[in-house]
Amino acid sequence: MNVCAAPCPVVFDLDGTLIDSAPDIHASVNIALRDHHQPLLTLLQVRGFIGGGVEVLWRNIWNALEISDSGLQKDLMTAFMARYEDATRLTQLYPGVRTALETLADRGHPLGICTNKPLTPTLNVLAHFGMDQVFGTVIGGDSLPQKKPDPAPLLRALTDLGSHPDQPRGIFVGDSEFDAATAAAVPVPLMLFTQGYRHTPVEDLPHRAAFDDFADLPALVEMAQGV
Ligand SMILES: O=C(O)COP(=O)(O)O
Ligand SMILES: [Mg+2]
Repeated sequence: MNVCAAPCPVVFDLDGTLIDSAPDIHASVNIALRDHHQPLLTLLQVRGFIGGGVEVLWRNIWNALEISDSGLQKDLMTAFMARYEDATRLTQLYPGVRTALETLADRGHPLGICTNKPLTPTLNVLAHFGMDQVFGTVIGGDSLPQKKPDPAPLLRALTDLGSHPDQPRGIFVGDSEFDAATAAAVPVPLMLFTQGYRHTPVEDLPHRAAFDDFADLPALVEMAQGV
């Protein structure tokens, strides 16, 4: 699979990979729950529900709190989205992200985002960090009918960055089970960031390389593309 002659596209997951957004997602969830007189959740609980997008997040919350009233479910999600769309105050870039992206861009790698986070909060958080010009393509969880782990969003990101649709070339950088399954389905190599929201031990997820410090990523990318 996948050796690029030119600097190959590098596509990034967002939540738990470039940004630690769990505190903002947690706060947005709890504001919605509190406003609807429901029990609140811990950061650790909410963190464990992130990765599959907003619908998966809320399905997990409804299960955890045994909420089966569909009217209440809808109201909770609407209240959540109202705060989540612009929720950046508690979110941080992981250390070394900015420098790693600059290094990869300077080396000529086209860069993209493939996230299950909806597009509006994705674009807002990228703008918040002054990173709206860094990525050649941004695919959100609602950009296509399919979400990760379906390969379609990552394939779209790669082709937007110049990869041929019949012969996907590039590298995916992500933190979760969803990302590992997506990379394997395309297939492209996965660089697994180990400080995100994964549940599964690193050794049980298919990946080309794992890293816990973004300072190591540029060298791993060069190794993976055989340069
Ligand atoms: O918002 C989510 O649930 C997941 O987002 P991610 O795909 O960027 O990890
Ligand atoms: Mg993620």
